[in-house]
Amino acid sequence: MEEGPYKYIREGHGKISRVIRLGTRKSQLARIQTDSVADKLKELYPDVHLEIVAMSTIGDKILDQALSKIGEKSLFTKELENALERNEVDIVVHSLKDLPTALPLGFTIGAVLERESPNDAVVLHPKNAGLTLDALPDKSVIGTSSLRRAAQLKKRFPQLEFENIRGNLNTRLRKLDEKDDYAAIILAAAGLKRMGWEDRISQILGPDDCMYAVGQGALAVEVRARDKDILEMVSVLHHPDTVLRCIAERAFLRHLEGGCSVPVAVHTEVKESVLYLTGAVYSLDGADCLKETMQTIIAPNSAAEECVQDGVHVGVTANNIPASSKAAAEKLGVDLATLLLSKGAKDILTTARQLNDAR
Ligand SMILES: NCc1[nH]cc(CCC(=O)O)c1CC(=O)O
Repeated sequence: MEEGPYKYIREGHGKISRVIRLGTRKSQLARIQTDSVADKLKELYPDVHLEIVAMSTIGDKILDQALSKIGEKSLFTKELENALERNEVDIVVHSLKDLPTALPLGFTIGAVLERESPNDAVVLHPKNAGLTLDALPDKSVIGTSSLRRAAQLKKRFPQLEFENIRGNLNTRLRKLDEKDDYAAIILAAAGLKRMGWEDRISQILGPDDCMYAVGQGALAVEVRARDKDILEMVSVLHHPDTVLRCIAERAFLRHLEGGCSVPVAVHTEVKESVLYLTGAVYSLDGADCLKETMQTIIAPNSAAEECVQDGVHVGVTANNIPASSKAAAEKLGVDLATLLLSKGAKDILTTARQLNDAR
């Protein structure tokens, strides 16, 4: 990568400072998420000059197809990475869920922030206010384009029907409210909360109803791998438990060779120095399911050491998370994927992929 057009400002007294630029998609959720990271950085480093640069990505432009059909998981991330590569931005904030499990060479996740609720939520058409999925009339249509959500919910609620719904959160909520096409839609609780729409959540889906997507509810900060200053700066944002859970989840998906176009779901927990990972793969109708749980011991929660000297932040890297714990989390994900593969996960995923492509 070349040294490119970093941005600098003159601060008076001849002092010249680099402006740290945060790249974001233009959707309201992406902006809210990026603003929240900028606010945290501003609080930790009051003297740093931050600027937010918004751009639209291919994923935002193709609105008429289900994401599982377009395939590519990097749809939402590629253009932002191009901007990182050209040094036009220094930091990109993503929903971790949207980040491929293997990043292109030269990029790295500098921080994973404390996870919001990872669960999915039911948002009802206003005419159904007060109901739950159980209580909706037979053949009610539920909007979701996620193969993972549809597979699990079809199994659990066979009396309901499922149809695609696309667009960003604003669009989907508008499609729900303004038309009569859907009785309810399923969305990530985290996104709804960040948008300030928590009051639209009528039901949170627990693990027996619908396990969540790898990385759901967590924000990731992507940076250039060689940019040590920025890496150190953002690493204070790391949340140890979230990091370990997401390392395990992403290792699981990577080893399954999943991606966003397959029905794979997870559930993780950290309790008393033990990390638990439940992972599952489903056929498109949810009838075939492989689901297992494994666990590993991790080091006691070493709450982020405040690396402050004389009131100045001297930086922390992810060293507040023991390397042995990160390795154990990674191994847990790989081991669980290996177990599911030995039971036939590959066949289920291959068939699901083929059927979905043929639809
Ligand atoms: N697929 C798009 C997407 N990516 C991240 C979120 C929600 C926020 C998060 O999971 O962190 C959403 C919307 C949704 O799935 O309802």
